[in-house]
Amino acid sequence: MAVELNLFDLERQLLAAMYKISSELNTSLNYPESANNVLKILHNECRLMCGMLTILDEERDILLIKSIHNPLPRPLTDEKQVYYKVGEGIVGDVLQHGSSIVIRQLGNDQRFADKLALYDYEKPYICVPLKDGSNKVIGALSAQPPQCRDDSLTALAKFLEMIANLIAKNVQLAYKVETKEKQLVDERDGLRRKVRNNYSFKNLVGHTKTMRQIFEQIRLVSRWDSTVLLRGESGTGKELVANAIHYNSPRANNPFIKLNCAALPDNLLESELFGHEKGAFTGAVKQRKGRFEMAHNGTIFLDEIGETSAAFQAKLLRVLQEKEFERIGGTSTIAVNVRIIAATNRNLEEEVSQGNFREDLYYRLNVMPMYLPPLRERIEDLPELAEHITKKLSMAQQRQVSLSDSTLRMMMGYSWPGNVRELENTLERASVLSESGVIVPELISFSQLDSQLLQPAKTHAANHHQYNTAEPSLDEREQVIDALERSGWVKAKAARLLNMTPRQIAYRIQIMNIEMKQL
Ligand SMILES: Nc1ncnc2c1ncn2[C@@H]1O[C@H](COP(=O)(O)OP(=O)(O)OP(=O)(O)O)[C@@H](O)[C@H]1O
Repeated sequence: MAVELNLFDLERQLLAAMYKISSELNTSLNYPESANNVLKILHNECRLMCGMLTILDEERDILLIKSIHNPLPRPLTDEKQVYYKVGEGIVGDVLQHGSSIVIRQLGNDQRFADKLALYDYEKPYICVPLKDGSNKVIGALSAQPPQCRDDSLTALAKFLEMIANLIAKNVQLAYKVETKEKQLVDERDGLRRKVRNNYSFKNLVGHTKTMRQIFEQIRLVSRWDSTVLLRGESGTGKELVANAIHYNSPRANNPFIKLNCAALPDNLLESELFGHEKGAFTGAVKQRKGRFEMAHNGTIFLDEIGETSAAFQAKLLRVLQEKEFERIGGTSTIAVNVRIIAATNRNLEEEVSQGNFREDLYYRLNVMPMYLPPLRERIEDLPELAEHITKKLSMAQQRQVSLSDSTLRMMMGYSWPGNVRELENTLERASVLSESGVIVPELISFSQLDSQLLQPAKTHAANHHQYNTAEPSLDEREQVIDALERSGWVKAKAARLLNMTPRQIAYRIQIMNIEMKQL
């Protein structure tokens, strides 16, 4: 471009260059990279040579070079070492005073520091400030135009000021995104530490031989990717152990995804497990990842695996065998790397022999079986568990919660059919009723369903109550609430405790006006 053109032609060409520059700055948030391209456009389209972008380092109060266009055949010496202090050289002057500087002949200017040995002393030089929303200087843009008339020089300086404004917007946006990202990463790391802490070994309470063996097993299985099958009654800590395995494994920084298989109706099954593409079926308004995809590089916890239908078992077997699947409505195959932990309180061997559970799936899952004993079989752990729970209650209620010795003795004589969950609920209920925070025997109300004492301990199955669909009594309402509490407010589990069908319990919850808790 000939700068000796008349002003009208020059402005037309600058406008064309401006179009290219604004498109360039629109494409990326990486401002040093887009600035490189902008400086190239300034050189090629406007003969504005040796363009340089410097940005303020707030901590050190100096301008650092972020981008430079060097037309010389040799590389610049130490360009990374070069910086400008406030008031130092022409660039430092722009930082100090916040106004543009236009020089007719660079070599004649006293302020010129010549730190880069890049510029032509005979030619003009322009340096303009980059300012943020509050008019504070955050950097400088400079370039060297060819010899030209005064009106052309003024037009080029105005043009550079416009470009500096655009770059300043980009720089601020990039800072905002960077700060937000850093905040999110800090928050994520904090939450990860908290979750890890919650599932560290110190939160698994128990010192009986069986529990010590379990802790040792957790430590060993955590190291590898082997599939684990957790067995044990409801409330014995299967989910807690699944978490502990994941958060103590090399996958700890990746997702832990829980899937309650009992709560999943067949019509939602496939979409829940494998996700769907937008428009795959009515209601699929956007693409959604399934649980297996979400768990990529992490762990999937398949709770209540014994409650699954034949359709579920078939789909699960396929993904366990092939480790890949397609989203509903999708054409591409998605491969995942997922560690499997499954849990059940059913006797799976019996389910297999009765034809309710696929044998091939059973063998796929039963690689590392772990059995969590019911609380009544490790009642010596109760004092330690009770202390652990009262500590948590003290924190939640911000006061000292404790147990009297007689309460502890009484609790040691009970069979705890709902296991540790029931113990937690019993102590929470009693602590709420306690004015002083001390839990005395009168405040303890054991589950109404199974208020038998430990000696002789009845089996759980022997305590199942029979229900019909006749109008329920007041007592029954209490029993349903109690069963829901003991099963963590999972309807399907509570129904099993009461020997009801899911439909029967849903009916009762509705007509008894029971408000479901979200845990
Ligand atoms: N060894 C333990 N130490 C401390 N807390 C425990 C322990 N075992 C269980 N708990 C607590 O008891 C409650 C029930 O445990 P969890 O949900 O893991 O049982 P679960 O066997 O998965 O039950 P379900 O089969 O009904 O899903 C949780 O709040 C858990 O933190």
